[in-house]
Amino acid sequence: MTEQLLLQQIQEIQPLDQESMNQASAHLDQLTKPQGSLGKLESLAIQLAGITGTQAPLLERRSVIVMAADHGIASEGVSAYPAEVTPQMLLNMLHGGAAVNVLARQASAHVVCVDIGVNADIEHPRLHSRSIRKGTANMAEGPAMSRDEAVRAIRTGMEIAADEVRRGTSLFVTGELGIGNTTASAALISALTGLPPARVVGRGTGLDDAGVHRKTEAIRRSLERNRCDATDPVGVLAAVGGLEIGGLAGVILGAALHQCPVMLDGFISAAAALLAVRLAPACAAYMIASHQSDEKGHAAVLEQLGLQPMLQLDMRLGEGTGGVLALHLVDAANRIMREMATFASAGVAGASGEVPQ
Ligand SMILES: Cc1cc2ncn([C@H]3O[C@H](COP(=O)(O)O)[C@@H](O)[C@H]3O)c2cc1C
Ligand SMILES: O=C(O)c1cccnc1
Repeated sequence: MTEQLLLQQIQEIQPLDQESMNQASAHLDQLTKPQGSLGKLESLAIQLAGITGTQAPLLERRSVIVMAADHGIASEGVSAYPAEVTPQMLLNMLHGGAAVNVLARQASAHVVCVDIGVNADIEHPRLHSRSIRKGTANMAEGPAMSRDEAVRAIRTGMEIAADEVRRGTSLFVTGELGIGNTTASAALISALTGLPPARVVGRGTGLDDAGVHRKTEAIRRSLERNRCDATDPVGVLAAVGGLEIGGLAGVILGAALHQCPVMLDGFISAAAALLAVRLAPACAAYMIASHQSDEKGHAAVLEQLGLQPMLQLDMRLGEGTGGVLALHLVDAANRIMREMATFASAGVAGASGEVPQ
């Protein structure tokens, strides 16, 4: 698929079904509670109805798509951990031992691991081997990847989403692995929004102040070296992005094309979401922000996306961990829609003082 075809395809993302949202909203107002008192659970229920065209959709198969890739910029000492951790953690995840596996089991979600650019040869029966290249180049010295590779990363995410929809997935969670990816995310966010690097750079895996300074300078050099054009999101991804960031943007676009909600995880997922929105603004309506990460800059990106996080747990891990935790809230919103009594059925007086018929 060429870049032009990809861009054409994603313009077909549909707006939400207003009629279903009106019905969901009217139903919520009939339930035995003061109007609006369930807060964000109510807006979530309305959004889910608008996305799926169904009140209280079942959303039985939920898949966390974990895109894994390495980053050339890691050689600049921008992470507290060595690059070897990416393949090591990917194997750990394939064996079910990562935090996201544990939290996904609790939320009955399915973890799909994708090697979209890890700098190692990993084989595992459950691994989706879709490697585009073995990690990006060092963006402080030149573009992270070619334009063609950036397009392929996005397309790979869209294909994975489509495959998962065929397997019955009706809700997506974004997840990732990649030492150095908070640096690539911060650079991409800075390039797309014009926010200065210092506003969006955080400690990642736990850098000290000197490390944060090094990371900020590496991003400054990368932006200077690559001279990105914010109106060309694919060009920005190629210059200062990451393969997993492109892949996740593709997952988000693919989910929206198939009218599935997509639960965003933390900082890297937000960078991918920003990229997706710049490519196809209509996909924003399909996004749910699971949590606000402790990574500095996450709040600023969520604001740019117009999203309010459901949870604030001081988490800063990625993998999809916040995303799967927030699935419990999706289930809560659906239960409210299905199981709560109405004023009429329970014989409770409404604000008017009358029990509705
Ligand atoms: C053991 C371990 C498990 C992780 N799981 C997610 N990340 C997270 O941290 C990395 C990004 O942070 P930075 O940009 O500072 O390298 C990514 O792998 C991300 O998924 C992990 C990091 C480590 C060390
Ligand atoms: O918020 C995140 O997604 C995050 C923060 C630090 C490290 N890895 C991921």
